[in-house]
Amino acid sequence: MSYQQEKELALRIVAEAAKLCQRVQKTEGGKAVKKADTSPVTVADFGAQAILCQGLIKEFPDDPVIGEEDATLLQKPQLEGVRQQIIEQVQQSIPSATSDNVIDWINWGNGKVAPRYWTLDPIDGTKGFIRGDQYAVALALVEAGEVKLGVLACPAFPRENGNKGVIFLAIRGQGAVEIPLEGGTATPIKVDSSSNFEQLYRIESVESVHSDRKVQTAIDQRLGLTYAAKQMDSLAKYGAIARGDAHLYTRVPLPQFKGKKENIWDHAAGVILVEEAGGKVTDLDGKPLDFSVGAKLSNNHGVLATNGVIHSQVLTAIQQEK
Ligand SMILES: Nc1ncnc2c1ncn2[C@@H]1O[C@H](COP(=O)(O)O)[C@@H](OP(=O)(O)O)[C@H]1O
Ligand SMILES: [Mg+2]
Ligand SMILES: [Mg+2]
Ligand SMILES: [Mg+2]
Repeated sequence: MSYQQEKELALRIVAEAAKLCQRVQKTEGGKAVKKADTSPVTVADFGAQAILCQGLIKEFPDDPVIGEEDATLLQKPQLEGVRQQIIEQVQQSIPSATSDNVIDWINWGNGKVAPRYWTLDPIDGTKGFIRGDQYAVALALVEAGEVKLGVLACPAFPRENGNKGVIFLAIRGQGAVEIPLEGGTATPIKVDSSSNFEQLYRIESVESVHSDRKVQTAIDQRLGLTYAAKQMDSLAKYGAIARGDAHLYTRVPLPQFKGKKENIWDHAAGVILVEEAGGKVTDLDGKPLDFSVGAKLSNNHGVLATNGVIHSQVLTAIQQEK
C-alpha cells in the first residue's frame, strides 16, 4: 500500500499541531496544570490533540484514535480559564471550531485498539516543552499490530543550517525522511551503522526517572562505550538514532515502577522511523514491540532501539545485567 492519503493528512495535521504548540509556547510560556497522576499538561497538549483528531475524524472517520489526553479534567470549574485558552488556540487554527467541537475532538482520542487504528501523542516530552527543550508531536498508523506510518514533528530539533524544526516521516517499505518544519525538500535519512562501541553514542531521557540509569551505566561499561550519553526529551531520541546522531537508546523500567508499562503513543512513530532508517527496535528481551494489545505495551518489557548492527550485542549485555 502506498498510504498516500494517510501521509498527506498526517504531515498536514502534525505541522498544524506543531504550529499551535509554538504559538502557545510564545504566548503562555511553559504554564502547566497537573493531571490525576501528577504529570503536567498544558494548553498546547490539549489544543494539539484537538487539531490532530479533527483532521483524522474528517478523512478517516472509521479509524479509532488512541491519544494521550482526555478532556474530563477540563470540567473542573477552576480550569475554566485553561479551557477557554485551549478553545481560542484551536480557533486560531480552525476558525469555525466551537467550544463543544474542541472538547469532542480531544475526546475522540479515547478510541480502542482495532485491526487498524491511529495513535497520537499531542506533545511527547511535555516536561521538555515546559523547560524550552525538545518535544515532539507524534502520530502513527497501526495495522494488524504493526506500525505502518509514523510522523514526528520536532519544533526544537537542531538543523545543520542553524535553524530549528524538523518533521520526520516513515512509511513501511518506503524508507524514512526528514523535512524542514516550515516545509521544503524531504531528505532521506539513515542510521549510522558503525559498530565500534568506543565511538558510539547512547541517548537517554533528560528525566532520570524514565529509565534506570544504574543499569544503563552497567550496560555501557560491558559494551565499552566511552562517550557520555547524550540526553534528549521525547520521541526526538528516535529521530536522533534514525539520522545517525546517536546509536542506541534503552528504556529500562526502574524497580519502583515495576509492572508499569510503556504507552503505545510514546513509541509507535519512533519505532517505524528507526526501522525504516535501517535500525532495529525491540524490547529488552529482544521481542518486537506488540502494538495489538491496547494503549500500553503490555506484552513487552522496556525498549531498545539501535542502529541495527549492534542490536544483538546490546541485547546480550542487557541479559547479563539482569
Ligand atoms: N516513570 C516513567 N517511566 C517511563 N516513562 C514515563 C514515566 N513517567 C512518564 N513517562 C513517559 O515519558 C514520556 C516522556 O519521555 P522522555 O523521557 O523520553 O522524554 C512522557 O510522555 P509525555 O511527555 O507525553 O507525557 C510519559 O508518558
Ligand atoms: Mg508521551
Ligand atoms: Mg504527551
Ligand atoms: Mg503526558
